[in-house]
Amino acid sequence: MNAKIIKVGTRQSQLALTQSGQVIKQLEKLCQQHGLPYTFEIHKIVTKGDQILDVTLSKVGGKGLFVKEIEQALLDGVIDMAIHSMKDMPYELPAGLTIGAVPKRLTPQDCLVLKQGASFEDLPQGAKVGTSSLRRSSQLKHARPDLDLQWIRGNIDSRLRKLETEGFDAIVLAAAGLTRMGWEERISALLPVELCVPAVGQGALGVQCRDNDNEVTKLLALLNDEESALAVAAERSFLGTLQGGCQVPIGAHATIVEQSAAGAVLELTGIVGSPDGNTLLKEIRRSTDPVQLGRGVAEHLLSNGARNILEDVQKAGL
Ligand SMILES: NCc1[nH]cc(CCC(=O)O)c1CC(=O)O
Repeated sequence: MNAKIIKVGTRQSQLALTQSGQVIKQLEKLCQQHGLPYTFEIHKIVTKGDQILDVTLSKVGGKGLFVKEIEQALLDGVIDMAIHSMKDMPYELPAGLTIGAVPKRLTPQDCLVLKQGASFEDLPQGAKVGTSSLRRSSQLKHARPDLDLQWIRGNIDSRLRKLETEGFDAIVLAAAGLTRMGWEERISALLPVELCVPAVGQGALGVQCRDNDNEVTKLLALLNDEESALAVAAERSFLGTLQGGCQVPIGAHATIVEQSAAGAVLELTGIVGSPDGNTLLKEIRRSTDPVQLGRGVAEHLLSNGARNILEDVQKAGL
């Protein structure tokens, strides 16, 4: 049988190429197990987000900075499948595209890479901590007002280098990125979710395809991890209801806490913070319906202060 080539789109960062290679390995194994005649070919695609790494991305605005060009290539038939970091994906997908698989998720938590010590508590008074997200900085500032939070950008290895060269006491990164790169030993401490709620979809990948592509859809169904997909669905429903941009600290974390007669019971923690870190709204709820759960947590926060935060940010034109 002739092998059919499936063209796989990805960003060209080291992390993107590494994680795409890992997904393709899993797909190749599944093809072998199920006697499917596919081979995979990587197509690197430069996104707008890759071209403006040197500035504060949230100031550039626009959702989907790291995915738009890749989605267009899917729609144009230049590629057949796209591998994204789930947390880079906006809630709304273009018509004609779907997320065919959420592979088994790694830890969603953020972590500290410390210059010295082994926990958040080891950070000295007034420590200089580098983060690349308002979500991280406002939560850490909330827990430890003494900390000197500084903006740090770039890909993972350049951020790790800046820990040494720019006098940081610590930097905050997604643990999953370090793990995928094989740099797990750099993780000094995982930040507990009670201290820092991760970004929606953090630690998960999303494999996207055309919704009318039956072959790829069927293949991706084999890769999908049901529990990861449920948790991500709840977090993304939260995001979709809030409709906040990246100028507002938003975080969500869902896990399956038990199996019931009605199916898996999810627990979702959602937060919305003010950009200055003074206000941090949090709600935790459980349900078997991920979409309703996400919406319910978001609506609760919206009517208890989050709407004001979102409106203030919009008015300020941040
Ligand atoms: N914002 C960049 C980004 N996009 C995905 C990851 C890796 C973690 C993941 O896949 O969720 C990272 C790095 C980071 O935030 O430290």
